[in-house]
Amino acid sequence: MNKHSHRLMDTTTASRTNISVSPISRFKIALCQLRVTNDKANNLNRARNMLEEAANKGAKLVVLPEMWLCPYSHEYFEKCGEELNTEESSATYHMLSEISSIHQITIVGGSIPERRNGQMYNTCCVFGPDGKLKAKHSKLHLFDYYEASGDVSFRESDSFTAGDTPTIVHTDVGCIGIGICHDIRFPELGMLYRAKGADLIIYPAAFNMSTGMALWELETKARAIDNQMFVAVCSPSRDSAGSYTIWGHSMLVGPSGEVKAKAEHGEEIVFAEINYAENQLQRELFPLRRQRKEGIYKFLDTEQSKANFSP
Ligand SMILES: NC(=O)CCC(=O)C(=O)O
Repeated sequence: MNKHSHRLMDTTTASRTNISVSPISRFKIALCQLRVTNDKANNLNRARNMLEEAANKGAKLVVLPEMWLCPYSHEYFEKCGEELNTEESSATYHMLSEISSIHQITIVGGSIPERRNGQMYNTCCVFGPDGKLKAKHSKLHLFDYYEASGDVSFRESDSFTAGDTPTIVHTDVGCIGIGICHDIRFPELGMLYRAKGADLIIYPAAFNMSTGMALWELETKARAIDNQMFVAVCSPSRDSAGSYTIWGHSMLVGPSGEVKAKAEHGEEIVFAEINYAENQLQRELFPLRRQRKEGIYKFLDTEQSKANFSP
């Protein structure tokens, strides 16, 4: 019996014969607000336990936070980075693949430092219930943050190279657009996911205390309202290791901007129900796509527009 043979025993005739099965439209999501320590093996083990707990409590889609394998600090990124290609090259890949197949769940695996072609990326892996890697998303917009004084207080680009491809993935629990943390500040990315048919956008994230207090909930609600769909943000807990203090408050927001479930700042799993019929209802009540004035936004892509936005 090979280590994944249980997958075959439980698969439906449809999946064995490659007939596509409609995704479910109503299910439980779990957001794992993990406490990240200085110890990579410990983080990996506790992430595994949290994923298993979430699955045992009935979640079909389980999400990990941004940078859960090591603290969100430059000195750890290189040390803890992995090549996310195969189970052999990465303990993280192996764990996510194994847990998703054992419990037959979809996992949006937060993000970890990915080593690829001599560069480092802040990368999220999505695994399906068959244990297979379905998508990888590397953070598109790196978080380089300046204090009001003009001083730099964090430069993610000192460690990471930015990804260049949006990621939309068809899963057993619907069509999911992926962004990582600072990606949430770019409404165009959410709009693109909506235009490509996403049911849900997930942002593994780690806002800090000042941006968190000011904007965490606001940005999450804004992306949900703009796009009339569910949006989930999943953070490490505030008592995570490292000098970057994290806001926490992982949450799920529904398509009219209502908070469906929200964590405090400690380690916990947030459970909530997603029903995609609510997206549809919101779109019927407020038919924004139909009301949109085609053509007048083209200016956004011009050189003149870019010049106007320059600092
Ligand atoms: N880890 C991040 O990308 C933080 C982003 C953030 O705090 C923001 O305000 O944007």
